[in-house]
Amino acid sequence: MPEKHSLSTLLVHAGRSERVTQGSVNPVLQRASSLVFKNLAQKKQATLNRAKQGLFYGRRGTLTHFALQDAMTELEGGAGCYLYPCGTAAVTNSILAFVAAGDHILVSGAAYEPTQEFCQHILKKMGVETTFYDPMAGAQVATLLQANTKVLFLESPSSLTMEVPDIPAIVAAVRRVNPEIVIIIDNTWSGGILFKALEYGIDISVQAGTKYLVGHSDTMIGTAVANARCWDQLRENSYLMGQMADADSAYVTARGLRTLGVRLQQHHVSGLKVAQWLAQRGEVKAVYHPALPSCPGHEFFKRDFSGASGLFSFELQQKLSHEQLERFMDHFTLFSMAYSWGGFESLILYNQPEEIARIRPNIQRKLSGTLIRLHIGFEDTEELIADLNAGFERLK
Ligand SMILES: Cc1ncc(COP(=O)(O)O)c(CNNC(=O)CNC(=O)c2ccccc2[N+](=O)[O-])c1O
Repeated sequence: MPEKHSLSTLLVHAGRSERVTQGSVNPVLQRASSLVFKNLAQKKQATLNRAKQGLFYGRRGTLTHFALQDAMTELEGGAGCYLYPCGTAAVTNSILAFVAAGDHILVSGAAYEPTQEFCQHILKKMGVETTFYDPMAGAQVATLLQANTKVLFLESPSSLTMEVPDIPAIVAAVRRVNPEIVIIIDNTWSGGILFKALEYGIDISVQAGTKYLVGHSDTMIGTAVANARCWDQLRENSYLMGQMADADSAYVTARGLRTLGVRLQQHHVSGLKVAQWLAQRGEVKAVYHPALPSCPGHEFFKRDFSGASGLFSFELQQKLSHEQLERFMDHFTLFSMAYSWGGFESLILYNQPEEIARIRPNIQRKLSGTLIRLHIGFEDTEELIADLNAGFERLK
């Protein structure tokens, strides 16, 4: 086990062993399907070690994948890291590894919409039942446990509406009833840094590496770091599902890790500055930034997170008409309208209250105004604020 380093040192050195770098600073870029065995003895050894970073076959990974896996395992404090082609694949295959027909799972009713749809459409036809819980229910989530409940799926903060659940209370209450349950979190917003999931009794920390790990909006990848209890089952089930990432994406993601710490620090500073400006605007009903008291679960954020990233939302006083939306959304100069987040650029998306309500039938909290989601990048915050101010001017 590598010696314990501070975060900044870890992000520079993790995943850069002599084996994977071959003398360069960065890992080698080893693209492969076939990996050649010199002789029968080597083939036998590689086969024995195929699940333990032996160079066996492309789908098991190459030195490039091993470098990223080592770095993520060290960063999130697990027993191993599996790589997937995207975040959604990491979410779905992490759940699939631990369920069978007739099982039941608990999933946050405010989780990323495609995560919920996977449960409603794919798991359902496989005979796995899902109960969506209110992320702000705290320990009461345990009352939803059934004898056949195998997985608890968390996401913090919630997608779009940004609630921060009381994870220690939920984990403690659920484990008291069912100590063997597998607890998985979508930990994408924290980058695996701002919330140390496995230190809170969670078994698997999943990330859409597409976001902060890559940090440049040009690669899609998913990661899942599991503890010793769950690693073998996650790895072998994901392998049998044919899950893997390509070497180039693994290389780019390993490179992204080197600046992850400083990038998240800047996202925190810039995001909070913009959020605080929005909080004093008359057009804004509430800002849902975990570091602000106006965000549900702010007290849990302060206790459990070491900082904020750059993604947050705000609710307008009014629900904008389509014509108003076009006037507001279509003329930003610095904010781009696009899916995904976590890169160096600032992004903006909107959702109408009824759209949010439709995908969250089990959630008490309802919105009345249009919800705007921002990802704050590295542009000058005064200029970002001026861009948003111009947007509000267009609504007058
Ligand atoms: C918390 C979290 N967890 C997993 C994923 C999926 O990652 P992936 O995009 O690499 O598969 C994401 C992807 N994030 N993407 C966005 O937030 C943009 N919106 C969407 O992707 C979205 C939302 C609702 C319905 C459909 C989509 N979509 O574009 O697929 C995520 O936010």
